[in-house]
Amino acid sequence: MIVTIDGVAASGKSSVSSGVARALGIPYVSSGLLYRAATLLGLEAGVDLHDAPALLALLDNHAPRLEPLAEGNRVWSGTRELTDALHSSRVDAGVSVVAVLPELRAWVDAQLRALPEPFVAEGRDMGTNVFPHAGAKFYLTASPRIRAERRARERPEDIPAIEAALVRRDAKDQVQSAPAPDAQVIDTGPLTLEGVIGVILEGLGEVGKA
Ligand SMILES: Nc1ncnc2c1ncn2[C@@H]1O[C@H](COP(=O)(O)OP(=O)(O)OP(=O)(O)O)[C@@H](O)[C@H]1O
Ligand SMILES: Nc1ccn([C@@H]2O[C@H](COP(=O)(O)O)[C@@H](O)[C@H]2O)c(=O)n1
Repeated sequence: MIVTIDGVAASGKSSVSSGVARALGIPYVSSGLLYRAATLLGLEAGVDLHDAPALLALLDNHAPRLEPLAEGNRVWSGTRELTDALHSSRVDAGVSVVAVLPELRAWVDAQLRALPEPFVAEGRDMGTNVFPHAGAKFYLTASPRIRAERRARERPEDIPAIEAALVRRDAKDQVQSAPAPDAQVIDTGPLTLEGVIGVILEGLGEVGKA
């Protein structure tokens, strides 16, 4: 069984997926972390982020590996842990450039499709492109201001700057970010984290009964 949780930037995908995965006793996988790892390696190597062959060569050399722990995914390159470096504003600003490259999307998709079921998959196109046959699909939204207020608790920038960066990233990610027609769309704005997890677990109960 695969459950997909897609949504816009900072809509709560990772936190919600972790909670749902823990409740179900299965792993979750964050596809965004793989795009972020490719971006970080490109930035560190001084590679042009539009240059797909150069990025793929870096991925070949550094072989970033996703560790899909339910309490929080981690990413490794050999013995070096990349996880903490993947959520900087520099990576946020560059990742959408990398994510539009078809070669990079194919690389991420291949990593994800090689994983053994069951799992919760979160990202932008999990329910549409990568796992269209998933057993249950969800899509998270919230207003840019609410998302920025939440993110401001984790970042040094102020709320208007965070909001502007989120809106820019949403626009750049728009092509791959449409909800699947069969996804349940959840506005997380009025809900707590536990509330969103509860709505999804309830939705999964309904899927089980169908
Ligand atoms: N319903 C909610 N109520 C309050 N805070 C929330 C809720 N959902 C998520 N958060 C908080 O919002 C922040 C962003 O959540 P999270 O990192 O899970 O989003 P994301 O969609 O995975 O982000 P990104 O797209 O940047 O990877 C976190 O601090 C998280 O704890
Ligand atoms: N399925 C996906 C997942 C992510 N992306 C791109 O990666 C960026 C970071 O993802 P987060 O989930 O950590 O926000 C995101 O902004 C997209 O550019 C994607 O294209 N498809």
